[in-house]
Order: sequence, then C-alpha cells, then structure tokens
Amino acid sequence: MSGPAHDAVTSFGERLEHTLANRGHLCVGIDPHEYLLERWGLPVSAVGALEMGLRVIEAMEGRAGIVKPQIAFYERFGAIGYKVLEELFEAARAAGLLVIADVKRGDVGSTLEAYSEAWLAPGSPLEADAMTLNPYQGFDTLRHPLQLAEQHGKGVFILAATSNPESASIQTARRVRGSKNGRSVAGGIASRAADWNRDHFSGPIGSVGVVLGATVDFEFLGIDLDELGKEPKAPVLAPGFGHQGAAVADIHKIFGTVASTTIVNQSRGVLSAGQNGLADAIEAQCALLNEAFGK
Ligand SMILES: O=c1ccn([C@@H]2O[C@H](COP(=O)(O)O)[C@@H](O)[C@H]2O)c(=O)[nH]1
Repeated sequence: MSGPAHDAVTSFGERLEHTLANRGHLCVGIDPHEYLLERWGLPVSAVGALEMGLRVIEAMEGRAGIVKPQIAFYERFGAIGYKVLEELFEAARAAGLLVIADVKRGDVGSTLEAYSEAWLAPGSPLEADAMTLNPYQGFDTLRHPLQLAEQHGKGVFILAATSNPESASIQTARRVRGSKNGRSVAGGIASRAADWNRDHFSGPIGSVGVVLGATVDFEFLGIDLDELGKEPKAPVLAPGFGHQGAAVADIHKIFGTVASTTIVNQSRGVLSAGQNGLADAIEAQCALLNEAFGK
C-alpha cells in the first residue's frame, strides 16, 4: 500500500491566514436575540432570524470575511431553525465568508464524533468551515473532530478561557494529574491545542484554535499566550468585545503574541446598530482594527 490516506487539502489555518491578511480580523456574530429582531422590525421567528442573518452577510461584503452564527438562536425554532441555518450557510459560502458554527459541542468521544460529522463533514447539510468545541469531558474526547478537521481542511475552536465571569470557578482549577500537572484547567487545554498544532500542522497558522475571551485576565487563568504564539500559531476566537466590554483598539494589549491570529468577534456590538446602521457599525470596527494593525 502506498500513497496518502487522503487528497491534499488546503488547511483551515491556510485559509484563515489568507482571510486575515485580505479581509481583516473582524468576525461578525449572528445572534438574533429577541430584542434585536424586534429592534430590526423583524418577526421573532425562524424567518426573522434568517432575514437578520442574510442582512448581516450582505453588509459584510467588502468589509469582513468571517461570520459566526450562534446556533442556539436558530435551534430554539426547531426543525425550521435548522432549515434556515442551511440556507444561511449556503449564502455565507456563496459570499466567500469563512463560517464558524458556534455550537460548543462536547460529549463522550463516540457521540462527539456524530456532532462533528454534522458540522464539519463535507456534504453535510450543516457543513461549516469550523466549529466550537467544549473540552470539559476531557481533551481526548475531541480526537475525532480534530482528525476530521485535519482530513478535510476544517477548523475547530476549543473553549479554553471563556469570556463570561463565571468561568473562573472551573477554569482556574489546578490539574493534579497528567502531562499538564499543576497547570490551570484553561491553561492545560490551551497547551494541548498548541501541542496538537505542532504535531499535525506546518506553516504559520494551525487549524486547532482556542476560544479566549477578550475580557479575561490570561495570567490569572493560567494561559500562556507565548506558547500559543509559537508556529504553527493557534488561531484564537475572541468573543468579549463590544457588548461584553473589551475594546477592539486594545487587541495587542490583550492578546500580545497571538494578536496576529486573533479573530475579533462582535455580535450585539454591531447588531444593535439596526438594519440601517449595520454596515456603518461593521465599517467602524474594521477601521479600528486596521488602525491597530497599522493598515
Ligand atoms: O467565551 C465565550 C464563548 C462564546 N461566546 C459567544 O460569542 C458571542 C458573543 O456575543 P456578543 O453579543 O458580542 O457579546 C455569543 O454568541 C456567545 O455565545 C462568548 O460570548 N464567550
């Protein structure tokens, strides 16, 4: 037997590198909260949530290249919610956007396998470019989605130090066993992601990312940004800007060595501008980021 196990694919890290360089660091979150649908004059229904998503994709044209639909806001409408998500993903793909499905899935490995097939397998009705994963049943439960990502040029973002204030009670706990003994739970997870990138990817950016909230004190949470910043660098999905209080202009101060691979998420911060103000709100965030990166 000879030859590669699968055809060479462009990795998510490579695609992300291209997007960051050409379309910037902004990721627009599609979070159709009830009050936002009302403010936008849309029905509080799957149709309203679809309409908001399509308007966001339209407003991103020529401005931003990464979109993060928050699946919870579609799931609450049941089957029709999933149907409109499929439509939304198709529209995002047609617009050339990288789609991060914010699903935060985690389970025993054999079940997580099925979840990851739903969001990452080519040809799946809900195929995205990347998905968010919850590692709190053990990092090794993530093996299948990580392998799937590598095989099909997909990405994953693993919750490490999340933006919500309640996170510290669990994520600062110290590990007493294993190779990351003595590290915080959050730090151990981030470190495993860095190891995975080093062992499985080459080039400037890996395909295994971490979620690090922009509101977080990384030293307190035990996150070693320099470890994540070694090539192949870990992509960082960073919620916490805008509505949750962090300022986009502080990206370098907050993320240091990984600022260059940080995806800056803004959901309510831009959606609250309403349908008519959305494009300007996105533009304003892009301008702040361009200034921060000296572009
Ligand atoms: O640690 C985390 C992980 C994910 N999120 C998600 O990001 C957006 C943030 O929305 P804003 O309106 O910009 O606050 C939302 O979908 C969260 O579920 C997070 O906030 N923190």
